[in-house]
Amino acid sequence: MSQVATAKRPIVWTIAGSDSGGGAGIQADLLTIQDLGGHGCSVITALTAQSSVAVDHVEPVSDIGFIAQLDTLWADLKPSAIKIGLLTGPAQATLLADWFAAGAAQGQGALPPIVLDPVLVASSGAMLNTVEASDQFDALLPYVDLITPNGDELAALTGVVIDSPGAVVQACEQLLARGARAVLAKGGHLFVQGEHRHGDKDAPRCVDLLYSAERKALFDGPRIATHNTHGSGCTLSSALATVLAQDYVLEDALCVVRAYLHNGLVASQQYGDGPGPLARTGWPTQLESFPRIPLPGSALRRAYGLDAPLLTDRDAYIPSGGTEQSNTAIPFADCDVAALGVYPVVDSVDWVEQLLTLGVKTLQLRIKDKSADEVEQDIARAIALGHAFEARLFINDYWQLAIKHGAYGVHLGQEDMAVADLAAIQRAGLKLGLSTHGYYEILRAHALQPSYIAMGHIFPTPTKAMPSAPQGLERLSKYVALVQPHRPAVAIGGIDIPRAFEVAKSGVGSIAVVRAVTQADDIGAALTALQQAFDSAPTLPTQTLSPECTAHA
Ligand SMILES: Cc1ncc(COP(=O)(O)OP(=O)(O)O)c(N)n1
Ligand SMILES: Cc1nc(C(=O)O)sc1CCOP(=O)(O)O
Ligand SMILES: [Mg+2]
Repeated sequence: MSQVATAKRPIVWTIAGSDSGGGAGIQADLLTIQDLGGHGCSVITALTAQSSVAVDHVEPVSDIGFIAQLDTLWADLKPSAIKIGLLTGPAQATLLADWFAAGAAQGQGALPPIVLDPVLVASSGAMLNTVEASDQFDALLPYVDLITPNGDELAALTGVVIDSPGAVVQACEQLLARGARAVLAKGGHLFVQGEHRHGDKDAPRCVDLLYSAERKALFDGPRIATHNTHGSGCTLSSALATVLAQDYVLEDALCVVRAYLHNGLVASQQYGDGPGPLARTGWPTQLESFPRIPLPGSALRRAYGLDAPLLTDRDAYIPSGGTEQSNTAIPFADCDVAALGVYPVVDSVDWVEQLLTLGVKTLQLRIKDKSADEVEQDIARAIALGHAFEARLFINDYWQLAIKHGAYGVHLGQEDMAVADLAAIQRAGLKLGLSTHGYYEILRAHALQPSYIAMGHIFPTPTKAMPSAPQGLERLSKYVALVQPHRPAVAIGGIDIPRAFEVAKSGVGSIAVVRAVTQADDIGAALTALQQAFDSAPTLPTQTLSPECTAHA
């Protein structure tokens, strides 16, 4: 029998307590790790006699047994990420911190990403960790990449009364000052009657705050009306470790994890008399499950003091509320086709003219680092040519000139999004394409309802210095499935003729290319070969577009 080789799962450790009820702790972690593509290993800190209604006994493992598990695993099954859950008190936390320190001192190599869920209370309400020392995890903080307290844990760890977004930020600041690298302040239990009932008819929201010196992000979604929350903190932290083990950046991993929790809560079932566990629903694929990312300047970010008030025209445009994936932004004009096809990106009006003459129907003028005065004539001429050939010509960066000269569309990057007058582009009826480089940016772009979303860079490219890592084909397929039911998607970065077929197999409706066209010996033949890659690739169901796109196809 022939066997198809599958990619090896990354090893993920969970250092946590056993929950005999199966909904939380080690049991929930191993199910989650497996469900999201990891291979789980366990270091048990305590056994608990626990059901959905009670914790009747907590028995820490011996120090020797604890360290033996760590040593044995390290010798053979080195982790790509670690989740730390229930520790029975400061002694165990210090033991673990000392083990990390000894490994570092012996030059055993860099630790992988480590997520600490500071477990204090079970969802039944029973105390799991009865030690009241607010600094009991502090010895671990230098080794931990992210600590994930819920509101009660944040209060217990900091002494701050968590009664407002400002208090959440104050508590996070305190943890950073004590050595935490980053905090995810989970909003699952917070402000049920308060600030987070915004927009959509008072539906309660769940807003998580990611807070570190470099990172300040909010993840906003509906609060799922269920009592089946047993093990939600364990599930979140082990899911996060598993996604981080697959090399996703933290913001992207948190988007996936929030969607995973959303789906797990929605599909959860009750088994005993108390709260049931989350369902295991696999890698999330539907945009509706994912969190909404409040944009810079939005009311929610301002409530957390993350952005100063914006008092510009643009401010009125920023979506601030709404249901999980809708918002108050006015959609940008639809592209007149559902799939933009082969999409060359070039840097001169001569190139634009040559490609139009060869029959190209979607293209971009991307001139870098020149003043508006220097480029205006060329941009005006390119736009006029685009109209004459009835083509979709997008202007990169120079959105004021694109409006002034009536371009088909504008393409903007993530940084441009924060400063461009999006309302003016929308009012002028120009299409808007946005660059993204992972889940977080995709969700942020989606909130603006652009005409298309570009996803890059798929492969390494020398054309542009990229701060992010290449996404690869597997992620591209995931992003296409997420985006393309809602609006056209474009893949960009390192795509050449040999790779175009594999890229097209992801179902993406368009590939944007620079070198594949500009460095081709025979430009017409290159365009034909790229088009043929599309025509011959099997079409995946993800190419189905929503009615608002297909109406114009
Ligand atoms: C189709 C397409 N996708 C991505 C980009 C990159 O745009 P941006 O992030 O604004 O970077 P620069 O191109 O300005 O360097 C693009 N131009 N086109
Ligand atoms: C302009 C650009 N933007 C990218 C992104 O990922 O946002 S990648 C890229 C360069 C693409 O050039 P080539 O086809 O020569 O690799
Ligand atoms: Mg740009």
